[in-house]
Amino acid sequence: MTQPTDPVISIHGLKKSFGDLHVLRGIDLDVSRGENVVVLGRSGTGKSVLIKIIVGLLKPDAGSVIVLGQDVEKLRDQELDLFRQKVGFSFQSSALYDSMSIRENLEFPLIRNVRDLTQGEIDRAVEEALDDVGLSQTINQMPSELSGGQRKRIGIARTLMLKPEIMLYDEPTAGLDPITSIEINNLINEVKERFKATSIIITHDLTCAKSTGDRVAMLLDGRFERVGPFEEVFADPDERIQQFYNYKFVD
Ligand SMILES: Nc1ncnc2c1ncn2[C@@H]1O[C@H](COP(=O)(O)OP(=O)(O)OP(=O)(O)O)[C@@H](O)[C@H]1O
Repeated sequence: MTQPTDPVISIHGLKKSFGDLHVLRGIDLDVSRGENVVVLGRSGTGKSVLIKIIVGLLKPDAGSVIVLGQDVEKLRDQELDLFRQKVGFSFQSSALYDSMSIRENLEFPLIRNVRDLTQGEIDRAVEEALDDVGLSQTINQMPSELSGGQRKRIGIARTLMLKPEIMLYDEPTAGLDPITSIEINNLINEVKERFKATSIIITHDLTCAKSTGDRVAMLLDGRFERVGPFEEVFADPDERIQQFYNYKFVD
């Protein structure tokens, strides 16, 4: 297999267990600059654990995780803070602050992380971010007044406020109807084009995987058993992969 050029995320021999539960058993993955890689896997296979290790929220038991040229495990305090500004994490729950307006939610990462900005600069950044996700009209609303899809978009806009080099999306379409899901998939692709961001997208939504992934990485039994373009991975006759692809409705 050809190696991706200029990897911004480079993971090798990564292992993580919780007691007797061996979740990640030897993960290898290189993600190139500007690439969207989708991590697919059934519930409980360790997708969120992997993302948490990439941002330094969990420590691996073995292996190396090099992100933007830095060994994540060795980052401390201020280095870790700076690193996390470059790596945006879009949570499954959107993670908006319910007591803050949309404007305040978007201002928050800037006020917390960037010094010496004028109110005018902050206002412009908020307006631009809302425009990016097509929700300018919600600026003075509260999160509870928005739909699930709108909250997801605002969550993504908030992550984009710090112009991260890497975006990590945890189940971006979970709980959304198919049409709203397509809008979120389009937004993920726009973020790639406009911000030249490198992204990892965790999902079990095959439509999301197909439309946003330059490559998909199939997590099976703690390893990436197949990594490649969507069609290539799902052309594999392996029963576990076909089972994932051909899941049936149960009535
Ligand atoms: N801090 C922790 N302590 C103990 N076990 C954990 C911890 N974090 C995760 N696990 C376990 O690791 C396994 C993988 O969890 P993870 O959340 O990564 O799954 P997932 O693939 O993201 O699932 P889903 O698609 O349902 O979100 C689960 O069995 C979970 O219970």
